[in-house]
Amino acid sequence: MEIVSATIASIFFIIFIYIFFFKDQSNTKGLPPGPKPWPIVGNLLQLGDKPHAQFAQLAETYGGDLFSLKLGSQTVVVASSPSAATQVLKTHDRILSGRYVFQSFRVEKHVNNSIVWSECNENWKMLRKVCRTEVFSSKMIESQAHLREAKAMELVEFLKGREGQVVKIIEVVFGTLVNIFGRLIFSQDVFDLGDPTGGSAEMKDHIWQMLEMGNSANPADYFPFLGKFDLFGQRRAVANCLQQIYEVWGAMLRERRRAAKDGAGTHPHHDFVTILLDAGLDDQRINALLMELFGAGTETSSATIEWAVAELTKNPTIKEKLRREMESVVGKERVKESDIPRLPYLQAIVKETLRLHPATPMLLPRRALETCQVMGYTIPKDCQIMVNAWAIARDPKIWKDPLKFSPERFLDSSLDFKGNDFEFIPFGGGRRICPGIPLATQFIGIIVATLVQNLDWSLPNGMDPSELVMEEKFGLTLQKEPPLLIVPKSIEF
Ligand code: HEM
Repeated sequence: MEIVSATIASIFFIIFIYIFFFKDQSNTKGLPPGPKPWPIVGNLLQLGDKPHAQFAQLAETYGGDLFSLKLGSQTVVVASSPSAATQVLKTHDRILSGRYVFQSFRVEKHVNNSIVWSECNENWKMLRKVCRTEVFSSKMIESQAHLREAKAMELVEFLKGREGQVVKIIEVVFGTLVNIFGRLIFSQDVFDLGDPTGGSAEMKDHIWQMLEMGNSANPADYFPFLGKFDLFGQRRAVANCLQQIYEVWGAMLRERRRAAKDGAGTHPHHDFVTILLDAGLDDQRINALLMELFGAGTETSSATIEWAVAELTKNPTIKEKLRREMESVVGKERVKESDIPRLPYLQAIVKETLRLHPATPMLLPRRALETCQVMGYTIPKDCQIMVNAWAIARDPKIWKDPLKFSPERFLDSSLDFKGNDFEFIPFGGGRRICPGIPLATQFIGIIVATLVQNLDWSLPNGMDPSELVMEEKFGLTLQKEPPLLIVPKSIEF
């Protein structure tokens, strides 16, 4: 009897929840076609750990341009062709420029001062301007080239010291990137490559924690009514972590401000903190911006470098061709960032890596600010929009042999990732295009070139490179399985 009452009560409870929280689920009029959603969960059960690949298949079923689905109570529209991407990122760029802010990151102080998560408001415009004209200006990028070159060489020396041993490449590349950022931002190393307990352990732990929290799923993203309860404490954890990071940086900012006031003159290091202080930004904004540069720049760039190393390991003839290009262009000199414009094959390798393995396969989710019509379909206000850059870059209708790693395809082509060629958009497009492109391309170029010029490597236990199976997971690839393990080998230089 009790079981019957409990079952009836549960049914009523589910119907209640359905009616009150999910009634908009039936409001699919005019939406792009898509798989039929289940009550309450929508299409969530169809979502595995590689949505970009599953979404590519769904796109084929539903006409190739736009399809829609329900993730819990959220309506999501996915653009999967260059023409659909053009509509989202260019034609309707303004109306579709809102961001869907992940529930764990809805920490008011951070979102309001954020480039990544805020709306395209006056504050966002000002921060983007500071990025364009100061932080990522060609003058700034050039003036810091020696730092990146030195850190790339430090990585090589570290790997030479591990000759014959197995190294998990993502760990050392990520550590190198975090240190480059530490130097660019506040003139300090954060990691000690050879000693996991060394470096600024506190800062390192906070950064790891933030990235891990960014990667963990939050049920409230599918059922927003859960958001205000923060059931699993994810938002509180992000807020705590941010607070701790801001305290460390706050002390440094106070010290820099004090030194400037005491007439100690300009800080001896021309780093991002100096620029942001000179630009008159307050501590809140500086903290948020620094956090975003670390967050948005380190994981994406290190994942791309790991993929480039993986592809070069799989394709030794391409690695050899790159080495020969460097020999003929820079000879016995150590490769420098200023050589990159004269190394077209290196540039083509970077582009081909970004084509096959975009670090954010579906860009960052956008949100419709108003209801609008796209390609004859209705996109309702507040609908989430994703652009499947991964699927577009592997579409056999657009690319010859799309799954083949072939840098040659970029050699006689003007195709670029700056947001004008919608078949190749690893950095997104439109007003929210990644502002870090000038820095990211320098990092990736100089690290790949320095590794290839100074080192050789193989896979552990005589494993043949053709056996190397490479899979990407959704979004950020820190936890990529299987991790790429290499055995470094010094070469004559
Ligand atoms: C391989 C490296 C990188 C990739 C693939 C990448 C990719 C992306 C993508 C796809 C977006 C979203 C664009 C859109 O919504 O249309 C984005 C936004 C952003 N990226 Fe990057 N990024 C990389 C490196 C960097 C670096 C090095 C920085 C800074 C140091 C950076 C800072 C940002 C910021 C601040 C945004 C937010 C822009 C906005 O919403 O207005 N990224 N990135």
